[in-house]
Amino acid sequence: MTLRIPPGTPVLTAQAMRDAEQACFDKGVAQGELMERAGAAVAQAALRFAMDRSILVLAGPGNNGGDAYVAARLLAERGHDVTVAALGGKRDGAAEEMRQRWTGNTVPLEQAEPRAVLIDGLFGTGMSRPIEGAVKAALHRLVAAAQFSLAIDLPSGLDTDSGGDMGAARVDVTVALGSLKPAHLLGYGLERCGHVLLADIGIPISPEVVKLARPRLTPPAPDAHKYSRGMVVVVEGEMPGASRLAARAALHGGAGYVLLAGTGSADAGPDALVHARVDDAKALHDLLDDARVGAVVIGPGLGRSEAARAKLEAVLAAPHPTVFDGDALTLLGEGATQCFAKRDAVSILTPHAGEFARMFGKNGRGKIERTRDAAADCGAVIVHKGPDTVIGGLTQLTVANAGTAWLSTAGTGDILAGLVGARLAVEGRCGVCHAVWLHGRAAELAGAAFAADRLIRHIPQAIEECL
Ligand SMILES: NC(=O)C1=CN([C@@H]2O[C@H](COP(=O)(O)OP(=O)(O)OC[C@H]3O[C@@H](n4cnc5c(N)ncnc54)[C@H](OP(=O)(O)O)[C@@H]3O)[C@@H](O)[C@H]2O)[C@@H](O)CC1
Ligand SMILES: Nc1ncnc2c1ncn2[C@@H]1O[C@H](COP(=O)(O)OP(=O)(O)O)[C@@H](O)[C@H]1O
Ligand SMILES: [K+]
Repeated sequence: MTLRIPPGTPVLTAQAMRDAEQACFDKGVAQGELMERAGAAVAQAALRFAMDRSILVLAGPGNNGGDAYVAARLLAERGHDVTVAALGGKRDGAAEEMRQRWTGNTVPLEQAEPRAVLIDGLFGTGMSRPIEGAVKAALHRLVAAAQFSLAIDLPSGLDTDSGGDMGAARVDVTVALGSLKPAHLLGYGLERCGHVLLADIGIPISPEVVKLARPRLTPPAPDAHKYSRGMVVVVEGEMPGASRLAARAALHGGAGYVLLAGTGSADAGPDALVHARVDDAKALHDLLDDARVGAVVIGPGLGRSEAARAKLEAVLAAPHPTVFDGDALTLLGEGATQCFAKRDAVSILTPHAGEFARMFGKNGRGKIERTRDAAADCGAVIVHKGPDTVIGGLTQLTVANAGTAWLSTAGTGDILAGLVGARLAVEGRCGVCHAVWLHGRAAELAGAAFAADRLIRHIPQAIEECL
């Protein structure tokens, strides 16, 4: 049965998927049986969209192609006009069995004529190199000419573990088999997969990575007071607007008391915000000598001067859970790993792609692996932001798609930092994922073309949806 993606859905790399499949075989399930289930799920999804239109099924040389032959057979049995466009000749194992069981019309891929409905079963998790030449040209020609296109497991030409583009065409619907893969949530996959459906084909899954789910939050206890609700200190910087955004987000994110440590001037920002005058690192150190502090936020608008660096040093030395964002991360640069590894208190890092690269370098591996490894090296939680935010350093790696690209406007990261601070003070480390969900949901509620300031107003409603 194909499903919309439920909360907390596992995300498996190509190798983890193969391991899960192997565990299934070890229990006596035949490969052909899994392929029948996969093909049936694809055929069922295609039936919903195909109506009485003619169907072209692209069948590749591996098991993705095997699934394609099953789907073709089942759709033809339902009376549809189906043609298979095949790549390659004789196959191995169950895929060859399924090819032989297909008795309908078959043409070589490169000679195929477009049909109204296209099912792409060329390559799935076995993509080992970019698609090129005549195969790529045929895939793009046939997908572009179809009125509706559906990919089996993944659009052919997407790198399973990174979502990197290896020649993929964008399809309307992708039926993920057994589990989501990183490419359904990351990089180019966000656009190329179209609408993703999940087909449960009976493979038991124990996930290392999950898709972010809506959290369940609890309202304040009956005997709560402002300090027990969570006290957040936001360090004001040389660009005070950014730290004010963070502080206001913390106030609207459920913290009981938010203190902006900087000029002490209350000219701007809500009256509920407490302003403390902190002229230098020594004053900040003294202010942080307070056991009531539940979380500190430093980085939004901090600046990169020596004074900013001194404040950062004071915060690093303090025993409080801390969110490090923006300039705080840039100031640390390549020294970040060493610095966080020796810090005892909880550290949450919220880099965007540029800040992440400045701290941990760039290499060819996928976002999930890079985030996981950096978090492990730092002993920190890392929220690696973007349309495909990856959160590492908690029990499970989590991937979050915000659902709206309107978040790509200045200041939304400052708001996330404040919100993470609030949830950290209220709930501890698990609050990090909750903050990311609330941020994305608030953005959906804010609609089109919002300025970051307006996003903050929607945080309480997002929280209310989780109570
Ligand atoms: N795991 C599960 O639980 C289940 C998995 N199932 C299905 O199996 C799929 C994975 O199947 P798979 O491993 O056979 O790989 P697949 O994607 O068909 O491609 C491999 C073939 O393509 C070739 N090839 C690769 N790149 C190429 C290129 N650029 N250009 C040209 N050729 C290229 C490659 O050749 P080679 O690299 O060996 O030279 C090989 O022949 C998975 O996505 C799902 O649909 C379900 O049936 C049941 C449950
Ligand atoms: N295209 C996008 N789709 C969804 N979310 C996005 C997109 N671009 C950015 N975001 C999110 O918006 C926020 C931007 O943060 P950041 O780059 O630090 O901005 P700033 O420093 O201006 O506040 C992050 O939470 C990021 O995940
Ligand atoms: K495919």
